[in-house]
Amino acid sequence: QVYQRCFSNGCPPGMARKFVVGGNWKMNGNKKQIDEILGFLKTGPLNADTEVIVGVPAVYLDYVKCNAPPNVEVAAQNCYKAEKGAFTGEISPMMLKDIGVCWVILGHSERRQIFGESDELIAEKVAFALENGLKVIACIGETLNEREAGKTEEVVFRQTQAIADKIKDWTNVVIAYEPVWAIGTGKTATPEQAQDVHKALRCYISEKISPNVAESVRIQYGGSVTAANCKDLGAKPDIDGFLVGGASLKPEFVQIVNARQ
Ligand SMILES: O=C(CO)COP(=O)(O)O
Repeated sequence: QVYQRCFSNGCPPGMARKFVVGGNWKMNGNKKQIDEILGFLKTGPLNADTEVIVGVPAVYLDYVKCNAPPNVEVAAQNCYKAEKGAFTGEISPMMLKDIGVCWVILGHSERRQIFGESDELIAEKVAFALENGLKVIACIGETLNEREAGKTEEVVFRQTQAIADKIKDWTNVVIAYEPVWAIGTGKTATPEQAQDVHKALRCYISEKISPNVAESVRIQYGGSVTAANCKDLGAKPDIDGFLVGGASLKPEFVQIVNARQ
């Protein structure tokens, strides 16, 4: 609760942070479907004040990088914390840079829950990706049990602190707050619920990392974002964009990109 109050002497100017919308395709798409997605991204029009990033399955990264319009950036959905070597199935930040991919999504709840990635491994991957010149969308978020137990802030602060322990410069980090209970369920957090967590997180960052980072770091909301709910969510001062799953595969993604218009 204390974190809800700590900006009472002046909230950070949220509107100064560039809105950033990511589409996380997860393990979806084939060349035909990707051509359709690239088609609606090209047609847009996409708000020039919004940064747009698509998170693409590894096998299609090069194809999307070569065929996406110039106003759409490309992200991998994961990468490992080593340059090269005996890590079957993994890809490195260097490989991503080699094909011109500048972003990576790390710590998604599906990586945490299905593939058992720990706070520490995720933090190490974030640090290694940043050290090697990638920009990172770092995902955090509580499960339904954790929310119902009143542990939302404890969990997202712990996940953020794990990263803070390993990195110094937050310039190239976007945080994605994705409550696990809202992912793929159609149950969006209300704009107020999301805003409360974003604000609490920004206050935590201000206290534990620095006021400058708190003011400048962009915090996306993710979890059942659609064309229908994006405007209300995007109107909140501490919501600086979205990380979109299912709806990023559909033409309505353009409306979500344009939520602040
Ligand atoms: O996990 C998500 C984005 O990373 C959210 O997925 P949905 O938008 O399908 O709920």
